[in-house]
Amino acid sequence: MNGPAEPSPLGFLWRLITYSPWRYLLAASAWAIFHLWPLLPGVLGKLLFDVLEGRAPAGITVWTVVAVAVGAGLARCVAIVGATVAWAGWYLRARGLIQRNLLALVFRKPGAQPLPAAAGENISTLRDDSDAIAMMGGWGFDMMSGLIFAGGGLAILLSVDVQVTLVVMAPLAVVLVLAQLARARAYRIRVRSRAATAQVTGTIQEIVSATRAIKAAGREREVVARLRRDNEARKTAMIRDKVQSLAIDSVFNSTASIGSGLILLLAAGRMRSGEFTTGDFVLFSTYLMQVADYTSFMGYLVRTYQQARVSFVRAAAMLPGTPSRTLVEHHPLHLREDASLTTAPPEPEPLRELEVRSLTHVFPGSGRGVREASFTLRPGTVTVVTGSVGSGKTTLLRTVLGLYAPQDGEIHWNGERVDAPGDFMVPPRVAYTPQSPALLSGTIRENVLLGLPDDGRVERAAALAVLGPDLERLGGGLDTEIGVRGVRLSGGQAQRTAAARMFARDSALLVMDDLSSALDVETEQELWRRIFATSATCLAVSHRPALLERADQVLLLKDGRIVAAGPLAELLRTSPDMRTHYRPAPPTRSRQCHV
Ligand SMILES: Nc1ncnc2c1ncn2[C@@H]1O[C@H](COP(=O)(O)OP(=O)(O)OP(=O)(O)O)[C@@H](O)[C@H]1O
Repeated sequence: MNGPAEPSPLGFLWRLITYSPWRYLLAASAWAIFHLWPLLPGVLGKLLFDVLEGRAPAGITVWTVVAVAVGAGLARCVAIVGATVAWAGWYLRARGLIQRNLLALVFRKPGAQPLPAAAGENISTLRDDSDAIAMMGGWGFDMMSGLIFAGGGLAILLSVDVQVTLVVMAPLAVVLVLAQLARARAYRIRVRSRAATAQVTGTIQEIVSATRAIKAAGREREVVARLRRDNEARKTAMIRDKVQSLAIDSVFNSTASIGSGLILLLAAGRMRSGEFTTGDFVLFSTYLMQVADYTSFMGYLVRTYQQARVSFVRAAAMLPGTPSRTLVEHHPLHLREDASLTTAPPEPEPLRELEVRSLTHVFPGSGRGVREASFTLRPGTVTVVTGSVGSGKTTLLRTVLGLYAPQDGEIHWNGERVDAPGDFMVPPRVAYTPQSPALLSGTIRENVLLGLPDDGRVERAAALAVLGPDLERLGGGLDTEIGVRGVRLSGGQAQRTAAARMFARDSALLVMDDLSSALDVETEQELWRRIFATSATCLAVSHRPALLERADQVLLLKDGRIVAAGPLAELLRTSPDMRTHYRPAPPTRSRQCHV
């Protein structure tokens, strides 16, 4: 058994309805009045002609009919206002709940694990699919009202003339068969148009993130051509989707109209033979139009339901391994007040010892990663992780930080076992600078603070990260706008901005992945000198000989395993792998980095 069965889209809809049931009920009742109102004109029309022909029950006059018509019209106006307000309230909450749940799941994923789809597709799911799912709520009460309307209309028509009424049903039956036939195709076409939209969003996102690389390679033309191609594909898919929608609607409309024509012929014949009164004719001709409207409405419902199904599948695909009912789990939305922080940052805590025991993370796709890594960090020491390309250095760091879920092994912080490293190894315990730092559009100050109070820490962190001379050159100092993803910064400036972000977190342990790879020798030398002057505990990936020499402990990784651990001098004596790996710095004084 794979756990409890997943609910159908209707099951999801029920969970959404019960999220804000009173709003839904109010909207549904008000829309029901709106949809059922058309039943009245037919009855009133018949009554009016009965009054004029002297066939009406005693006490009913033209004024009675007028008064009921005006009263019902006013009630309908009130219903429309109430329905709109209640529906908007329910719909915004339903859509907000889906978006909140999707985002919560995305944030709960171990940080370094990508979502299965491209970023553009995820954005489109968050934006469009949540909308389509919430819209299905309206489908629910439209459907109900439609059925009540059809039932009510049918009962009235049957009471007037059974034979003619049966002919009314013929176009409906045809419509239902057509609706079934259209379902699978409507689904496929909607899947394609959604995928094409996601592709365009993804391409735009890639272009924005790689602007510098595109310009450097002089590939603007090719990139624009690619965007054009994606847009063309989207245009075709969207037109197909639209044409299909219109085709379904028009098939439903014309089927109903043919049926309506047949009924008119039949009713006209019976009028001549005297079986039909003028009032009956008014009643029938009014309902014919409404039944025709209702049948075309069926087409709209079929389409909306299929579109919502596609959206459910896409939203669930964003969260592999998570039950899809999590999408509609009830949580507060804080629409009117600020949401309080769910988890307060931990209290600052000095590091006495970090012990990593047999830590393993292997990527299912490649079978690569790190296996059974064990080491200990003591306060104020520098540990350098080194090894050839692809040996697992980044994976080791990220598994210690919980950005990759450990598959085996343990982490102990000051003697206490860490059960959820992703939640625990955060500032002010641990701060991290990744190999490719993620900068955001905004100023350097905003990028360093990322929500922390601006209490002078940026200036301190920027000085520690040796950003001073760059800030002068950039013109705006810490308030320089760095562009989308920091495109206006050089590689080295971006690295040091990310380092400043790490320093601003005042953390007990600093974890750095190839921090100085884009720095010139003098800047790198100064950066490390300042870091070591803080007596922070450091865990750093590096190949730089000067840093390896300075390290209290070197961990040499080979094919995902730590094959040697200890001070460099000792490893050079005892480890053939270290001797092969280590390339001392060239003796030229100007190239050497003393740290
Ligand atoms: N998401 C992933 N899925 C599958 N395999 C991966 C993934 N990420 C990394 N790997 C593989 O795991 C191995 C270790 O990767 P890792 O990035 O840790 O190496 P590294 O030593 O940091 O390399 P570099 O020196 O290039 O930064 C590599 O063989 C890499 O191809």
